[in-house]
Amino acid sequence: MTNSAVLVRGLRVRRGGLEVLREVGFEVPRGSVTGLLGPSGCGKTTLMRAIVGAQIVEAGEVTVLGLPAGDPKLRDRVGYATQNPAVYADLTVAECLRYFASVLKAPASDVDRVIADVDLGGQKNQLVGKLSGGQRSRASLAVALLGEPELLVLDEPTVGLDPVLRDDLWSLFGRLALAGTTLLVSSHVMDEAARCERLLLMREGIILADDTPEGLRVDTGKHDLEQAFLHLVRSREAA
Ligand SMILES: Nc1ncnc2c1ncn2[C@@H]1O[C@H](COP(=O)(O)OP(=O)(O)OP(=O)(O)O)[C@@H](O)[C@H]1O
Repeated sequence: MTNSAVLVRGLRVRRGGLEVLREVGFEVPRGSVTGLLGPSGCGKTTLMRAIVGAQIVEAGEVTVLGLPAGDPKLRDRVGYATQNPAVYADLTVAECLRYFASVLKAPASDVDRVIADVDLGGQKNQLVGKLSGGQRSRASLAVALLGEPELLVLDEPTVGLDPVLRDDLWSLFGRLALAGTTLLVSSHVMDEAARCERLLLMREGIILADDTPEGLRVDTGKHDLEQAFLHLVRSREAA
């Protein structure tokens, strides 16, 4: 049995006639925070969709917690927060979370826990439709945390948040990983890379690097992770 929460081999995906993922392969170790970083349009969302079983794939293998991606047994073991918050505008934050907790058969006590986790206590009784963009995406993140899933797949959860909230969320991700949860978190902001235990650097449908931040610094001779990423891109272009 593998110790990986996610195992991807030879994954190829086409969207709109374009090859969006090209022979992608990597593993995500259990109980870690792995960052999926790369520029807009490089294929991060497509890869996450393949992991949660929401993407038609052309070829390859995606195994999640020992089962094929999308297996019904994974439904309450994997939490997914998309970039477009999937929450109901005409419910309050608490009503919305109570609704999803009942659908997911998560304990009712989870509602207050996840509201505190994403720091929305002050907006608990506010209509979702009246939240700011950043608050709405945190409400969506709270839904993904219900039921304490073993794997969390979070698509750009910190977009639009101020530095303090971003820092709080990264601390939360670290605490969840320490407690045994596996997190795959996408971002196109390279300064978030240093908060991850492992990094998958992606560009144009290819994984350019699969390493720890330290390993990447040593390999490229660049301390700054953005510079390390640029170094990898240029070395590949020159090859
Ligand atoms: N519904 C779609 N139909 C056709 N092509 C699509 C569709 N969605 C995305 N694509 C294409 O797939 C490629 C990868 O998109 P994807 O959303 O996976 O990138 P991303 O790295 O998540 O970008 P971003 O950081 O901007 O969210 C892009 O070239 C995009 O144009």
